[in-house]
Amino acid sequence: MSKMTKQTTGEAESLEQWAILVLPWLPPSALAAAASTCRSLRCVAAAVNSRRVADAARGLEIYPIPFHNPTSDPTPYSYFLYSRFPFSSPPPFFQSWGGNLSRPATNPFSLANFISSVTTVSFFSGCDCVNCSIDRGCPCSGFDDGGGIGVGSLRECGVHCSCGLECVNRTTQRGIGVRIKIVRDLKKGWGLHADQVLNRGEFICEYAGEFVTTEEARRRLQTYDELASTNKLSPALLVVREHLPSGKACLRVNIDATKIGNVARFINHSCDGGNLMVVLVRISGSFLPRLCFFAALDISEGEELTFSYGDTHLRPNGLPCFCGKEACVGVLPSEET
Ligand SMILES: C[S@@+](CC[C@H](N)C(=O)[O-])C[C@H]1O[C@@H](n2cnc3c(N)ncnc32)[C@H](O)[C@@H]1O
Repeated sequence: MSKMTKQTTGEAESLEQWAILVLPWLPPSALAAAASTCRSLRCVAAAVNSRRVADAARGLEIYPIPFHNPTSDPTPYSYFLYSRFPFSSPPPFFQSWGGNLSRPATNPFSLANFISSVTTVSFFSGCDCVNCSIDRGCPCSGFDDGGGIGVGSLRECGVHCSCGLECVNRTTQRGIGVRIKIVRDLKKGWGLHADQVLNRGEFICEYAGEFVTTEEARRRLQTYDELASTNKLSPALLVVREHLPSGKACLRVNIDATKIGNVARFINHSCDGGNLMVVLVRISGSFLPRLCFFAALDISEGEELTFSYGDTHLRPNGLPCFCGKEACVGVLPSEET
């Protein structure tokens, strides 16, 4: 081998080693730009992309959550950072994804961090039962299905309780324990689907994202509405209201998964209420409730998972709804900002 060829091979190898470390940190547009520069980067970028397609959850959930695109439309999904749990403070802005790493042991936006943040009510003392359940009188447990009209509510054990993560009263705290996938539809974009049979009442996933104040939610919704109408963004800011029994007041929870969240951000709307039940979960000792999805019906493998985004406020610039249900009103519900 000539001196010149040896030098070129060495340079290509170091470029590849550098690319293996750096490319997994790039968002899709920057990754595509890097891939277009030379053959070495194109090969590394292709490997990063195939790992991304194989698992939207970046190795942070129990099972991989793959993307499937049976359509001819190559539009990618809106880029976002992955967090298994909701958070209330500004998070880091970068996350490696699609690298050659083994499954990460910890989530940068972890539940432990979340619970020990300002949202924890420190004077609360948890339960000290051995087998926690409503039947055995655990003070932390309780379920109300919301009467089939509003959101349901569930109480679970928390950080100050003597039980561990394996406790039966912590169903929503162990991450996504069922197989799901993200499938492209020509009209609705990406949507979340069951990848196994799901039984009525089974926990599917939480809606993870950033807790924002109502004022901030209104500000963001206005911007998102403008961008969504030009197809530049797929907004995922969910507003849920829990009405008090008097009906006079309500608790409003705003979670924004547009830039950081989990796969719940892919759940599409259905005018008939869909097959998911929204439940506000209160963990003992935590101030803010968490928003979780349970199967409202028995769901077959491959079926799309949907819920109702809320009451429809008919607006001249409302986005068209393609839920395809008999009850479809033709327009997606939109939050009054
Ligand atoms: C939370 S995102 C859901 C995931 C989204 N489909 C995607 O590709 O990222 C909400 C957006 O999905 C689309 N969407 C959800 N449900 C829909 C429906 N029933 N009909 C049409 N578009 C829908 C709208 O563009 C909406 O702004």
